[in-house]
Amino acid sequence: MNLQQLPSEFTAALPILEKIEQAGYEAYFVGGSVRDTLLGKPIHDVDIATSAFPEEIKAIFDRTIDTGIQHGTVMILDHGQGYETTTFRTESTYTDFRRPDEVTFVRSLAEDLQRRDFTINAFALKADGEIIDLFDGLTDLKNKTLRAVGSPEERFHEDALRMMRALRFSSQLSFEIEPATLQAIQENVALLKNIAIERINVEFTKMMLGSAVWYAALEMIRVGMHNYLPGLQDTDIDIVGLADLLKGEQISNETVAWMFLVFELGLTATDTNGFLRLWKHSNDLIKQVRKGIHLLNELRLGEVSDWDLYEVGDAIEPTLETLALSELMVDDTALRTRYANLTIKNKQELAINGGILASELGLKPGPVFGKLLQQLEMQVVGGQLKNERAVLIEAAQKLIVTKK
Ligand SMILES: Nc1ccn([C@@H]2O[C@H](COP(=O)(O)OP(=O)(O)OP(=O)(O)O)[C@@H](O)[C@H]2O)c(=O)n1
Ligand SMILES: [Mg+2]
Repeated sequence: MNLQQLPSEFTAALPILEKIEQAGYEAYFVGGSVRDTLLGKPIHDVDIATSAFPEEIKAIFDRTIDTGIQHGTVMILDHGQGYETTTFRTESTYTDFRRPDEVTFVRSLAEDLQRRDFTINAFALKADGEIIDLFDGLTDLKNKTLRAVGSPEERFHEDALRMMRALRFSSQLSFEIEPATLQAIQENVALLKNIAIERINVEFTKMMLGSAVWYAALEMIRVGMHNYLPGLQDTDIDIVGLADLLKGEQISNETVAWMFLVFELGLTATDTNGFLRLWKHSNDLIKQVRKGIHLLNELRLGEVSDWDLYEVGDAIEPTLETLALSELMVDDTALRTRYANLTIKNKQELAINGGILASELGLKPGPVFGKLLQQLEMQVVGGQLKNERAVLIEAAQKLIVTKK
């Protein structure tokens, strides 16, 4: 098969391929960008595979960076763009199921392609537009099938993360995982224990954000993969419920994905923290999800106050999106309006602060200050007090009197 027209990302990189070829080596575009082009999807990073060894690449180009030279990867700098170029390689022995003990550089494209994960990821695209398809990936693309290259068992032993990638691609592309590949996942899923949580997190999040997440989530349960993921042991029922809610839906961002998962697992705001820490999420994501879960759990029980809404703060959007996906029959649009109409959105918008309290009331700053300000904040948010300096000073005075 020949591609008539290459996307601009490829045409921009063609001079690189040509230069490598002129030096007497082979060079191809490989990986996700070729797959996505064939699917008519936008592409991100352009990966190049070559028969030239790293030192040979460095001899051809003036400006290169050793980005992963021990794995054969050199970045070629060209007109302000960087192109990762990796020497054809085979990965001989894998004692820990995650990274090869040694990589062997080879001159053969076929050897390189045959150690790649799935047939749709094992295409090579030549500078002249020819698609090299050694494993019938084009048929799999047409049939929307995800199939391991060669023996799935071997591919998963080389890198156990590929089992998670299978679910991720099936979710992103709406591809069905072919039976032998799925069975090998089921049989080898325990190997995921060897994989760093950061890598699992990346794939899991991509799976959650795919358009067929419901399908991938059900396959995850079917093969028992959840039992090897942090905090998801024995959550079959919750995940089947989550899959059901996500039919025909696509989650818009990472925060919503994790908030929705946590909500469907039925965790408290406190347990949320521990769960997301297991997955090594950022403090920022954890904070957002906790705020949202607090409100959503309140909503599960019934009405929420303006103060509850106020406390969600900048997590309001992901929280309302999560609500819309959830089983709760609460009108998220009405809540959005209520939030928009709050008198203030944060402490800084209060018409009074510690400094003003100190000078107006002659109080010394201390713990009582915080309490006093919070009382005023709650009453302003609740609508009992107007957010005006004079009103708040008077109210503060009264609060101090009644406190005595
Ligand atoms: N565990 C892995 C990771 C990657 N690859 C190979 O390396 C390519 C590039 O990897 P990566 O960028 O991680 O995945 P992509 O398929 O490019 O997907 P994405 O669009 O998400 O980058 C893959 O297509 C595949 O050929 C592999 O065989 N096994
Ligand atoms: Mg990629």
